[in-house]
Amino acid sequence: MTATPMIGKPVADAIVTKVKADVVDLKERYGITPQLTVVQVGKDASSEVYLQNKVKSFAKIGIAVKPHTFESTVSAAVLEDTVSALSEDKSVHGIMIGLPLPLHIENSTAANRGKFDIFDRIHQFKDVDGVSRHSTAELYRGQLERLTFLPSTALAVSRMLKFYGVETAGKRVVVVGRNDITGKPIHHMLGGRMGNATVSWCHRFTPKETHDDLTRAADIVVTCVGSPRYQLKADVLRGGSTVIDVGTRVDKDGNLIGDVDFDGVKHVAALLTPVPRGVGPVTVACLMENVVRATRFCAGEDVRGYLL
Ligand SMILES: Nc1nc(=O)c2c([nH]1)NC[C@@H]1CN(c3ccc(C(=O)N[C@@H](CCC(=O)O)C(=O)O)cc3)C=[N+]21
Repeated sequence: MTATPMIGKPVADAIVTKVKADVVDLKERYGITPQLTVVQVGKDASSEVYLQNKVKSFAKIGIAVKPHTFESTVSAAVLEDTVSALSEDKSVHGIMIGLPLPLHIENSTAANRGKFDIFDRIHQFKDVDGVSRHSTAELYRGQLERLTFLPSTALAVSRMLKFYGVETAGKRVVVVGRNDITGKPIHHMLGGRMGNATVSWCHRFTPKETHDDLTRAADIVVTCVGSPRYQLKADVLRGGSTVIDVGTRVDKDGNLIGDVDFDGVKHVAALLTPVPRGVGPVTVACLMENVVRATRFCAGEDVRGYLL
């Protein structure tokens, strides 16, 4: 068997067409140009690729992206104050914090301020990555029709599944990884009322045998790892399954690579996303959609709820 590649472009194009019309409408109706501010701390290769792509592709459709860059030694307190100010600033519609953050901020403890304290300073109507206390609580509740923001990558995964006709209700799903913007929200989305699947959640503490048993039984596997220590191979998959590769990293030669052994898995899976050209471009389109959404909230419109 050779898997059908789940190419992101047609999915992204449909979203971008809608976003373009929205940008024109926002301009006509309120004279507003949507603006996303990206808080970037230090240098991370995959964030760098993402940021550069974003500035270019967003400008093309009339969304401004403003990077706010900090040294990797910056304190959480400084970032909290920065994000609070951006939340108050009427010219900023969306706020995104480039992840991962430096270790001293990622690993927040009871005593040390860290990433969650920063996320919580994002105004609920500007939280385009869906990471604040407000957004995460709504996702946990799982009422699609009330959501203020669904994280762009989770939204992208659901749009890909829909476009390629993959039903999730009643299916066995494995999500690998528990990152705040990928594995964690995707697992809640697919297992909750939005996906109605039975979801197993694997991560660094899952023994290899447990992971392999679960993926061998899965109808759908979503990998969100992005580490050279992890690769999903054909021998742990069920024939005819759907494989979504979210984990993107840049290897030492500067190539963008995913979590999945594409050339092996394509002989086993029925549907498979490539990297690049799979979920990545759809994530970018979904972020644009979320920035437009944030701009509508700022203009006083109540646009809660998502159409998947
Ligand atoms: N707060 C936050 N939110 C993010 O969503 C986020 C982040 N931080 N940090 C970094 C990662 C990385 N990421 C990518 C998304 C799309 C492509 C993408 O569009 N890739 C293209 C190829 C790009 C190229 O080849 O240059 C593709 O897959 O076809 C890449 C990387 C989002 N991230």
